[in-house]
Amino acid sequence: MNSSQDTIYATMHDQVADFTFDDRVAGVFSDMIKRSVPGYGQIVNTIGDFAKRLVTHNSQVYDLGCSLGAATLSIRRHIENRQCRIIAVDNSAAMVERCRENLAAYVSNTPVELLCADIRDITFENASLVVLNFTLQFLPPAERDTLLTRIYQGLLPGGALIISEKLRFEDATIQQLIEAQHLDFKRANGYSELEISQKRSALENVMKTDTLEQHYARFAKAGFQHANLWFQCFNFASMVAIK
Ligand SMILES: C[S@@+](CC[C@H](N)C(=O)[O-])C[C@H]1O[C@@H](n2cnc3c(N)ncnc32)[C@H](O)[C@@H]1O
Ligand SMILES: O=C(O)C(=O)C[C@]1(C(=O)O)C=C[C@@H](O)C=C1
Repeated sequence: MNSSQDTIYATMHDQVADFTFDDRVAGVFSDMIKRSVPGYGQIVNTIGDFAKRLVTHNSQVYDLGCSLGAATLSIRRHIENRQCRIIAVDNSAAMVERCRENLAAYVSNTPVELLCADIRDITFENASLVVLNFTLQFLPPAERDTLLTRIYQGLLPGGALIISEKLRFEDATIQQLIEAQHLDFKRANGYSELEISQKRSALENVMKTDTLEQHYARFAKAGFQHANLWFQCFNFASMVAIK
């Protein structure tokens, strides 16, 4: 997936507006997420490996907050000839438009239904895999439990939810240390202090992170009997929960 370089916060904004997945962000998103999220490439590739193991014949796979289609493409490469359907959902028209082009660039016998919709309005059924790759953190916290419960109800027995998130830590010393490591990662990827601080202000009201403990409690509340981390680098993690 080619993408222009992210320079959105490189110049001083008079007022930093809340972060949105608009046309400007969609145009640089591939570069932005790679340079902002340690392990992103590995997580996307490994979601495909999980799919190979977990997706059953004649079932459905949901990619919620699919953005440009990175996880969908990774999954689709691994589940050929299983008579499955992938439902990829994003409520940003700019993302969906680009995602459609990215999906069309590869041949596959697994159909993808691409929906420009809110993930809270989706009905889940016959699902062997549901993916929330850095999406739940953008949902209002009060609405996260309901979504997970609805996902759980739509999963087949043995079905899995893979969820990647930026984490928050209750322990202030750990929070400070790990956050500092993440900021160094951004600097090493060429982001300036101005870019880092303006992006942080933009995300403040729209991305509310949970602790690992909150995620585990939510999995249990939704009904999942098995859940664990499978990846963590600094404050970015990916978890798997099984019905
Ligand atoms: C950080 S990006 C996800 C990255 C993507 N999953 C990947 O693997 O590259 C979050 C995405 O979730 C979408 N999103 C946020 N809230 C949403 C909602 N309520 N319904 C649908 N999509 C949503 C955004 O438009 C954005 O494209
Ligand atoms: O925490 C940050 O600094 C980020 O930029 C993280 C993050 C994310 O986790 O989704 C936020 C917005 C963009 O989607 C890309 C990365």
